[in-house]
Amino acid sequence: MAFFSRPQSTAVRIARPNSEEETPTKQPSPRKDSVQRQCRNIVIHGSCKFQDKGCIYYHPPVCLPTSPAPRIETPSVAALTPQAVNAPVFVPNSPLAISEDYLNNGNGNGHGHDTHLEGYQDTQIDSNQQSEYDNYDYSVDQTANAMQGMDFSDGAYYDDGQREFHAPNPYSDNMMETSYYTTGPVFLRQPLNYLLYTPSMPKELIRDSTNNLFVPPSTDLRQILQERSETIRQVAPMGLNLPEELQGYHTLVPLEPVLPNLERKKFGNWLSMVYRAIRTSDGIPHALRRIENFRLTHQAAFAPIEKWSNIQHPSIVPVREAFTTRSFNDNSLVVSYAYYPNAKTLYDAHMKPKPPPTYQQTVYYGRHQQLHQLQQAQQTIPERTLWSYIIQLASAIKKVHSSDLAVRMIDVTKVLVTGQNRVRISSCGIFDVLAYGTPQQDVAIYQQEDLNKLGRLIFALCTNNLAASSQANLQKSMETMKKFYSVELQTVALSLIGKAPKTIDKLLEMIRGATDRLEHELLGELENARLFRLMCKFGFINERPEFARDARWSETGDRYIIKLFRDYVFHQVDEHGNPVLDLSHVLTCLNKLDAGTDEQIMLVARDEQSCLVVSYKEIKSCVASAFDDLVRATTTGQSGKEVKVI
Ligand SMILES: Nc1ncnc2c1ncn2[C@@H]1O[C@H](COP(=O)(O)OP(=O)(O)OP(=O)(O)O)[C@@H](O)[C@H]1O
Repeated sequence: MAFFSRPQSTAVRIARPNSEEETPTKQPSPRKDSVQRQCRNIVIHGSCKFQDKGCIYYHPPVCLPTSPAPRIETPSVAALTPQAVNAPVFVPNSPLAISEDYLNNGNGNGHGHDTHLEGYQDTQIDSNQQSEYDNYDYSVDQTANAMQGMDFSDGAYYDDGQREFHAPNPYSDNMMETSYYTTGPVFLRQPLNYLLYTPSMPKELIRDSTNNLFVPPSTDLRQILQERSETIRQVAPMGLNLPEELQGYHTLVPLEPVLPNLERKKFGNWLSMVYRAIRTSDGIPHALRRIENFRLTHQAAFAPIEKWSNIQHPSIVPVREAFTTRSFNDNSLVVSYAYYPNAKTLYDAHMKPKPPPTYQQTVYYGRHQQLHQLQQAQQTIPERTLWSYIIQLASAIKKVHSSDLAVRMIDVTKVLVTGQNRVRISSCGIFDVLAYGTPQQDVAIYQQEDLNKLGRLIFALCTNNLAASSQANLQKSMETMKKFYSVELQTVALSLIGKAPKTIDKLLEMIRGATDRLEHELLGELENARLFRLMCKFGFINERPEFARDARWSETGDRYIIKLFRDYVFHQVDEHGNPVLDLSHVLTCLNKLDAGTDEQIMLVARDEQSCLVVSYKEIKSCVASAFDDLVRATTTGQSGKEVKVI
């Protein structure tokens, strides 16, 4: 309680005058109408010692505040003029700031703070005075803000929490105590001006501007977090007729447009709606999915929810609890989930049709055709992002299947994107409750369906078409996929929608197998550059015409062994004199030469009349000195520059 108690004194207290004092304040303003000059003592000191003792100047009547104590304690009050003390309470002229509803009835529809507002009405606002305040010219400020794209006539920027003198700490256990609902002055909530956070430093000077482990670069992180925080504080528009309190949740805000029933998409066979609501016990926002007109037949239907609430996985939206309620004037089932501010569904993030370009964009892109094409190409999801989604979702499915459950809800409209490429399956568990009491198939069948749905989701994302994997569209979808995506991705998607029985382990094996194969192949090619350099050296030094008459390359010279080694590596013949083309012999010899091992080999002259026994180390030094001679002979070598070939 002490946490939120209001301070005993405030700097300026602007209170509603007592009824007896109202008469003088309603008199015509002396400042405007009186020709008599005002006493300067009043202006400078706030009072005049000679007021009733012969001072000839005008002394305006002083309206004393109900509690004089703060005026004595707080020095700033002494500098205030009586006009300032009598200044009207500021009420913004914005239509949604404080609705008539609030002012007249104290009834804030859909908000959980009506008690608080009733008190507010009684103590702070004299509705008769309000017409006076309407004359405030607020449009100047509004124009300035609208120019920055921040027209805060939007009711979303007025927050009940802001009407408190002290913002409640949502994490405190005490937040439901009465101080939370006590009245306080009106505060106008300003939208955050994100322009203030525009990075001033060029990108290249920022040390880490890439996403790291799903965390956006620090330059963007601040804005993302600010936006999330602001989203959490937005309140529902008036007139939605939402319950004020719902089984321990309050301040409900719909997370999707409220449409007439006929225009709404169904969740299975039911109409559903997602709300954000604050849980009273901890003050944390939660996502509530409500299934309308659902009658629970047995309490046992909630058993799967308990199982689901034990599943912890980074790609599954945690399930908290489920309950039924009549607060919406029907029988509703509500399942509570963790809430992720500003989460989008995969459909909204990637597939939702973009609004047509504005006139300015059309003119601009008309001039910059290439840029337009680039933008179109960017609309296809990069394969890298898709793999990231597939791996996260596969790992989530693995977790669910290993708990003997099935997800049953893998769809582009039910998978949330909650950050940079972070996906989470939402709405888990709800189907298990809805299906209670109806004939159910074996869980293995639903698990197969999960994989099938994952395949359909991949097709939909790759082709930007929800029905991409239907029989009628499959051929066309495959063609589109071939254009933009690798064979591996196509194989995974096809195998998932195929009829052959599959398991999540098989899918993970496929994904992991692809990585293993890539690594293996890379390993095989890793040394290519080294051997290629060696081959180049041989190519440069062997059989050069200018060496033909050089004694060092003749049979008695020290370079002769290079010739013989070349024959040993490449010109091997079998006992019948047939050529031997053995790549592994070549690779072994070249690797040993490159390493300069002490192993000795016997090199035989072409006429088989003589032989030499030499180590790879000796051969290596011969090759190196022959190549050095060549380098020195080049113009680049002579100019002292480094030769870059090797
Ligand atoms: N746990 C959550 N945290 C934050 N936002 C959520 C959460 N669950 C759902 N939402 C949001 O609620 C909105 C409505 O969710 P819903 O699952 O109904 O999606 P939808 O796109 O409206 O699907 P449908 O078209 O099937 O109704 C979506 O914008 C989604 O981002």
